[in-house]
Amino acid sequence: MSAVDAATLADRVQQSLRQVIDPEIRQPIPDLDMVGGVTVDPTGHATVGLRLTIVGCPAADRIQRDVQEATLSTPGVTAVTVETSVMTPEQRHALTLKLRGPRARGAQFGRDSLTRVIAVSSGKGGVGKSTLTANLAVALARRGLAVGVVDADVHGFSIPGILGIPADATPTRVDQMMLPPVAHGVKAISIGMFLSPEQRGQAVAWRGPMLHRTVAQFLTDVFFGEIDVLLLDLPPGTGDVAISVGQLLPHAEVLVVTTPQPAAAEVAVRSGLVARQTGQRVIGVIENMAGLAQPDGTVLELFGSGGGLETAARLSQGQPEAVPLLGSVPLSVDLREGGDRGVPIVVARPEDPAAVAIEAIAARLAVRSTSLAGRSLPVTLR
Ligand SMILES: Nc1ncnc2c1ncn2[C@@H]1O[C@H](COP(=O)(O)OP(=O)(O)OP(=O)(O)O)[C@@H](O)[C@H]1O
Repeated sequence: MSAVDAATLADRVQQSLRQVIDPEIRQPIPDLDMVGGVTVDPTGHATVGLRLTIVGCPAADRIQRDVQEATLSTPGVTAVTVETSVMTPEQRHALTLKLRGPRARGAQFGRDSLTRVIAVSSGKGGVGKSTLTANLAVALARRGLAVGVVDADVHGFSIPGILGIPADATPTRVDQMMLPPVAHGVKAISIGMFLSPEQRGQAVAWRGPMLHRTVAQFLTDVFFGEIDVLLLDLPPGTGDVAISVGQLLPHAEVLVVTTPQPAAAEVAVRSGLVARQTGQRVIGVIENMAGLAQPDGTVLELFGSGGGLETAARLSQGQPEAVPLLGSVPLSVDLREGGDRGVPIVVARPEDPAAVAIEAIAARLAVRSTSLAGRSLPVTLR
């Protein structure tokens, strides 16, 4: 092989390496300056320098394997050696600056961001808010959107479990930046990931300022990249986190989850009203745990009926635009089991009526997420 051929082959290997996507950052590794160099000797043996972001990178084995496969898939390459090293602090710093782009730290979801932020709230606990947030996130990701979830439910941080993220998973840290674990195509960060195993087993008693700082840190230091939608799982009720989110993300939209019990509507409405007081817009109500169809054709309405419509009607009062009931998700054993197993029902059993209802809600949300109508876009005046 001539020297020119070897150089051309090395270029081709570089091209092939574009197929290798960092599983946490979700960008091709050459764009992340993770490829140190490529040489090919006259026998077609390629040597690839791979720079991992940190020591003990959890994705190291997978990236090395992908690099080997991509290199060997290049016609003309007969063998490969991957020389793995770790970025220097300077290289890591340069990477974080590159990933953050021109945006200042702290402005990840500011007013000029095109990410749609949707906070999911409920009046009381146990209505299925986390289950719906996780399933909606996966359903939106399966529709091709880039989706992130922030589990800000300090008392019931259940999002990782529902998405099948191991209880001891922690975000990878690169410099000041944290890379959230990815499951079912969704980037997820949870308060539970910052607690010690002992703390996880206890009730978390945090004061307002601590909660505020933690949510603020999620929004600044966690690298979500250019995502289309960020879903926030709020704690039930109208407490400190809801108010913090209102302050930190005043342009967030709010979904209110309630059960079909008309009596539950009152507390559900209250959570919507608090969001509105902080300037957020209530975009819809989701009724969960609605009637379950029985084999004999009857419908078991364990929690009554009408709560979703009632909540939507009350939140619509005095508003220029009615707040719609976006959908009614029936009781479903498979929905609960999917959450317990870490395989959301929209993946595990998409034909289940609960999954169908969640898909329909995701479809309604996705249509609006691609529209910029009514959004204020960043404009620079010279
Ligand atoms: N439609 C449904 N059918 C059957 N079980 C459901 C349904 N929705 C949720 N569940 C189950 O109800 C329980 C409570 O759900 P989840 O944790 O999502 O509620 P939550 O509103 O987020 O509660 P909290 O905010 O108090 O943590 C879970 O076991 C979940 O699997």
